[in-house]
Amino acid sequence: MKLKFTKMHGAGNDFIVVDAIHQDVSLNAEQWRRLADRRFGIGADQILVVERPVLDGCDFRYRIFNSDGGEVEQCGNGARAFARFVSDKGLSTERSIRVETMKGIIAPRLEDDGSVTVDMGAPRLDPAEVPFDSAGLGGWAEGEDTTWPLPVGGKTVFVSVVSMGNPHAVQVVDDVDTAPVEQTGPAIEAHARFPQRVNAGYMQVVDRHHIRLRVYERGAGETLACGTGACAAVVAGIRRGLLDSPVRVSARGGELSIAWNGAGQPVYLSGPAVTVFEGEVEI
Ligand SMILES: N[C@H](CCC[C@H](N)C(=O)O)C(=O)O
Repeated sequence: MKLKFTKMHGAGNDFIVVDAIHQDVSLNAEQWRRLADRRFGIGADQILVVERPVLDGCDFRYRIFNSDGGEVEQCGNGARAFARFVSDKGLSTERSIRVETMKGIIAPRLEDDGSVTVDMGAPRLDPAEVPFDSAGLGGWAEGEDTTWPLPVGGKTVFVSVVSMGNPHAVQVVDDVDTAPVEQTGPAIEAHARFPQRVNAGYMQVVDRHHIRLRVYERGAGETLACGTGACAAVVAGIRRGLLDSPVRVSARGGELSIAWNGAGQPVYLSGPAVTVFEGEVEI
């Protein structure tokens, strides 16, 4: 079976994007994983699938598969690529669209400067919604936030937990370049306190409107940027009294901008969405 795809990225977080409206895209986890494999397949952090909406009032349905083949709830950098793709392919003539995901509705908007701004919806701040098992852990109140002492590799790391539809554990580090992302990222990602695993964020506060961020992503490993990770880090930083909206997020693959005005309010994610090449593959 032939599959048409477009290779894209958002600040270096790279994607295979497929139109499942005009072609049959019924693949299993092993086939998704193989497509995302950087040697045996096309190679990508995630695969983004464009479908007709199910919910009234939505323009599209947006499905996301990590490079390990698992389907997940949300992808912020992917949402920008999704909006660029449906516009470039003529699937939509609107600048702003409403897109349903596994956990909620997001609203990307194409900007005049070529960037895309996405209303990512409101963060979920109750640990049980992340989900995170905090039973018996004893968190520390920091501003409006709580940091949780997580035993990792014989040490204790202090994480904030936030859901953007997908789960995030964010810790503050002095310098992202020397942060032990490779050493502790896998242990946090698979930590038993996160029943659905978790994206592990390492945030360096540069000033109240600027952070540097690395994320060891659930189901993909460290990526050059993580959109929902940037949202979660800024939400945690604002709640801990370390940051003020808007916040510039410097990731290894590029710059993102996050704005959030407090609990119950949507998080806005802005950044690039780039098409690299188009192709067709036999699966
Ligand atoms: N690895 C994430 C999905 C992709 C998120 C990231 N690429 C983004 O831009 O938000 C998870 O399993 O929740």
